[in-house]
Amino acid sequence: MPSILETTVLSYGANGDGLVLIDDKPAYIPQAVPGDRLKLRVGDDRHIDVLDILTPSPNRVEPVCTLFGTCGGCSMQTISLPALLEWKTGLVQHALDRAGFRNLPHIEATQVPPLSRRRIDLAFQRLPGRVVLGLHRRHGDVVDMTECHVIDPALFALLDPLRDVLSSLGAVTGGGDLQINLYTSGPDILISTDATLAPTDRVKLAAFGRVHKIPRISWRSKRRPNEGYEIVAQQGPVFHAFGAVKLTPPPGGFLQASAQSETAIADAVLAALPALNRKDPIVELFAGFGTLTVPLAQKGRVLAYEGHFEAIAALRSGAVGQRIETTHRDLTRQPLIAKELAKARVVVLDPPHAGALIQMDHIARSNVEDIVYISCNPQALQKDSALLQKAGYEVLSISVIDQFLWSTEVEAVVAFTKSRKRLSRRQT
Ligand SMILES: C[S@@+](CC[C@H](N)C(=O)[O-])C[C@H]1O[C@@H](n2cnc3c(N)ncnc32)[C@H](O)[C@@H]1O
Repeated sequence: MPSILETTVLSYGANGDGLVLIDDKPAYIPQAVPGDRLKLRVGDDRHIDVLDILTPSPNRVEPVCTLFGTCGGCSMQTISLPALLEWKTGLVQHALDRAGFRNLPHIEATQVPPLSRRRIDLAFQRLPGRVVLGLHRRHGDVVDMTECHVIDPALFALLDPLRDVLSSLGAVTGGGDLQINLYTSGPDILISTDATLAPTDRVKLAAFGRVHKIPRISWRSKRRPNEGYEIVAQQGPVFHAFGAVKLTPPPGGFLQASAQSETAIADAVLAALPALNRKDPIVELFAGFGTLTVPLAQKGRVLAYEGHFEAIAALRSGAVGQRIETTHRDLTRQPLIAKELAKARVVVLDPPHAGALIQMDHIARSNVEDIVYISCNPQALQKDSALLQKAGYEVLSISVIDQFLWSTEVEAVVAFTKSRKRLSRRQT
């Protein structure tokens, strides 16, 4: 027999659903906000329906987007942005706490504005008579992105024309993916389809690029992504500027999600460095095509390592004349060992979502005094930094950057040190 009950949402689970206790067992309710008093119907199979929000949490707000709840992009639009930032800050704090660190310093937290996202990964699907283009609904098909409060309006304006051109392509037989990076030179588009592009498809994409002033459109097989990409249409130079340094990133290159977060992350990294002479070696791991490498080179001599060949090649050719040495290296298969790390005055690492456990093990065994870790995943931060904690490092500073608004994702820049002198000046 289903039961009706009233309960209060206690907190969020890791995936942003509200946690309640039913018969002392945890259950998670999408869109519920900690502090909400809810009336629920609980089925025999423990399926839960929210019948009413009896008293909304003080942090509850109306979702800004009419696609909220359908589109898989934003799961956290029922909580105010300041409260969301506080929750994300707590995730980072909790991760470091669970890694064993005590007496954590004050956390600096910033949030990017809406409509600032300049990197999007979308999916498309051919339906009778049209193509839908957007994000997958949670565990489901593609939801047409007819509204978005996250992405840069320049990217949103391309979506309708993209639907038209995709629906005209013979290669779009079923579903596919689309990645757009808004580089300094303009939008850079990478399309993946199951079928190979026909010659007429290439003509259509070139015309699309000319009309919409897209410097480069590339294509790769969705079935064989490891075969790389081909440039289908190029109207002009492709470049991205880090200050005065201009580089030519590869299609699909890693770009920080917004210009504001790129600046906030780079500023936090620079502020976390120890005092350096311009010749001091900075070992930078997971450098991408140079978001942090270029600013770091203003402070010391950067030895940058990256596993994506084309990204590091772009950095190498764009950073000529800077104090930057580049190495293509897979840091999971061939991590830098303690002996190699000994040359570093400081190690800066910005690993992918899974973290860098293997590499971190070697860092923890090295004699490097200062480590700056850029994290996009608190769980990985916890595992990786636990190795530093065991090796005697302490947390010197923490910056949290919310660059994926209305999602559970959170970025953090954490400085670890063994230097008693630096720790004595730590802000608490
Ligand atoms: C979070 S991105 C950071 C890139 C850069 N620091 C930035 O801010 O633009 C992580 C980078 O790690 C690289 N990467 C992923 N796995 C790797 C591995 N096993 N070895 C070396 N680099 C890897 C990716 O290609 C990507 O450039």
